[in-house]
Amino acid sequence: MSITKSDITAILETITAPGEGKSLIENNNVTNVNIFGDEVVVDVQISNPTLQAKKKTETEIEKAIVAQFSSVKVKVNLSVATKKEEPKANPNQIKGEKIPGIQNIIAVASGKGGVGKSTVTANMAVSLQKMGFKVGVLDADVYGPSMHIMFDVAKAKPISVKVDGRSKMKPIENYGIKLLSLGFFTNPNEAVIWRGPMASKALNQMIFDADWGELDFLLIDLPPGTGDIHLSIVQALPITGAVVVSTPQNIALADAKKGVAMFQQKNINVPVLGIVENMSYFTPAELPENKYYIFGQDGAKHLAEDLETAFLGEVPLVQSIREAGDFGHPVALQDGTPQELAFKEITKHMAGELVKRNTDLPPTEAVKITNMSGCSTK
Ligand SMILES: Nc1ncnc2c1ncn2[C@@H]1O[C@H](COP(=O)(O)OP(=O)(O)OP(=O)(O)O)[C@@H](O)[C@H]1O
Repeated sequence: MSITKSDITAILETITAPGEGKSLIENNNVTNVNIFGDEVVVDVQISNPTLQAKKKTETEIEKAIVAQFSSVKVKVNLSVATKKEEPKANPNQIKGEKIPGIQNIIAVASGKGGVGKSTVTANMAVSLQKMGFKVGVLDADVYGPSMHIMFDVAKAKPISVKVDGRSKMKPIENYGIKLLSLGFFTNPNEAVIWRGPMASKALNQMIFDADWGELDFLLIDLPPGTGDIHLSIVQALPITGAVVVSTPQNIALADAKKGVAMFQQKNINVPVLGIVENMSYFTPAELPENKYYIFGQDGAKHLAEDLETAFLGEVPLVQSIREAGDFGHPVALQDGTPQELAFKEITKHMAGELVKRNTDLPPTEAVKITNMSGCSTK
């Protein structure tokens, strides 16, 4: 039997927060709930520091969950708040400094490296551009920026322009998409180690001191993993939503879970728009009907169900996707191909999720994507 977060929340609603006279949910004691297969992890913060209160809360949570779902393992991460915590923020909140002219910032992340996060970012950007949106891409992959290669502008150097009397960095443009990448500022033959503060400073400049102009979407290609650099980016920016990319392989899915959990943490609280499964199956060009599930089948789909987030779609493992990336001409530029269609469907689905997420936002922050016909909002 599959358990959902709503099941767990309903159970936690029946448990009283120590000394508060309200339920753990009503009193905002529960900071996160995650379900990993048969393991339920509940993060809870209480204000009563006594050992007795801590033990009682832990035991009550475990007992109540196991009473309804006898086969699950329950882990309670309990902490004591030094002062009364603020109520849980609205998951649709806009954080960080608003960037004038930029309507939506989408972070593309993956737990594991090499799963195709940059490929998905580049092709999603192309699909959005083809749908008529103004799109920018920021390559924030401090470990190995590749977007400048994928957009065939590896040798370009951004110039400085004056905007309202201030010097700003002008993004490089190709295929109608504006791009800034850490790759523009490093020598391809040198290994550059972008340490946390240095990388944050460079990224801050590329975001706030750049002449992005009017954009409907700024896609940020994050580095793989869930480290400090991610925290500083996602906390400093008003990120509208995040997309997590994974292959169907267990080892990648485990890391993707961490990626989703990172965005859902209370101090980050960025809505996850959904999960994209890349390299879902291999199809040889000469046998297009044949599908070989090299990395397993439907893993990311099941993960999305478990984490109660949208499954945005799948991308097959196809030689032409790799070639197009290496060649600097993203595959979504090739009209009418199955690959173009796959990325278009994923992008439409992502935009649909974005519309849903933005429903509660104030008008100035809301997405201007009303002109997109056929966009999936189911
Ligand atoms: N669906 C696919 N079919 C074939 N090749 C793919 C596919 N997706 C990605 N690749 C190739 O796999 C390699 C890794 O992809 P990519 O650089 O997009 O991954 P990444 O997750 O961004 O990696 P990193 O961790 O280095 O940031 C690239 O050579 C890319 O062309």
